Amino acid sequence: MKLGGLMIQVHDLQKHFGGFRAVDGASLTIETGSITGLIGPNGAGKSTLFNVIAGVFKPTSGRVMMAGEDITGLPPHELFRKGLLRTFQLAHEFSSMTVRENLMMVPAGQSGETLINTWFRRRRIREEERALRKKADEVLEFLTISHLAEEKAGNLSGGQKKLLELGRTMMVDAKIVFLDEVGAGVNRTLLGTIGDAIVRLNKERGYTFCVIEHDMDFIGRLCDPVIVMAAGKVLAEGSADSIMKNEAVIEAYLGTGLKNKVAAEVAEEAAFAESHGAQPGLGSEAGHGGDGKPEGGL
Ligand SMILES: Nc1ncnc2c1ncn2[C@@H]1O[C@H](COP(=O)(O)OP(=O)(O)OP(=O)(O)O)[C@@H](O)[C@H]1O
Repeated sequence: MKLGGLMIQVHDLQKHFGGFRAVDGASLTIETGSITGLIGPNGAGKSTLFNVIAGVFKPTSGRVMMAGEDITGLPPHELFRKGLLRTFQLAHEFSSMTVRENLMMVPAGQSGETLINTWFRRRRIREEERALRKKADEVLEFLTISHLAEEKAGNLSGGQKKLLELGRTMMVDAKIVFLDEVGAGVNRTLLGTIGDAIVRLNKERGYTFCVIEHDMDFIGRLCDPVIVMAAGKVLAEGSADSIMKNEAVIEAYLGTGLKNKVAAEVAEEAAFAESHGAQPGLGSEAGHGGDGKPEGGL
């Protein structure tokens, strides 16, 4: 669902660590209603870009706009209030609390947070808790993990923790969510469930996503457009198919020496797929390591 309008615009962003330019003049747009993929070789600057957009790092220079408003350098809690959330590579759950409790504690400003309310306004607190519990249970049902409601979050698998992280964004009705390496260490089945949840949140609830992921099957299934970063800059943008065939992208991943070899393999795979009526792609199972990242430095 493309809603039109420009949700996030990044203009000539720079983030330096000492003399090192982790983000070196990146400009890009994340359209409202899109699931935008952000890919690139290790060290390309993807996570740093996310961190600057989400207020974790202040940029060295450049601007970040959200729906026309300058949000450059705003702290994460202010962006959170505006509906912009960034999930981290490692899900930050409270391990000794149940899954439902983890969801219920996301919305800020609950009445039970002040001492005076816990003494004198117990009814209001009880009503709020009932409403939060109902919402948490709806979120769990949407994510097909109702059976985990009473489970301690620390006992969840890596993929289930990623689903919980998505659930936490739903407790505050996020507008735009930045997902960092959602597939890292997650098995194929659960990755499929996470992908389905992302697509449904996008289509049914109007969420905009920007997704960093090394798994090209996942990117190809979910994302349009795909933005490629290399050496702190935006190298290319387009559909997953066009990106996978883009020579500059292949070169950035593999270096010039391997470029011709890979191009020949891609052409061979495409010819084979065409003769067998299948879709060609770089993201074959054989090319991936156990962590979901393609092998050979991709
Ligand atoms: N806090 C920091 N201090 C110094 N250098 C940093 C810092 N954070 C990131 N870098 C450097 O900036 C570069 C970009 O890192 P970043 O994590 O943004 O890349 P990435 O594209 O997300 O990589 P990956 O795919 O491996 O996660 C790397 O060379 C990294 O070492």
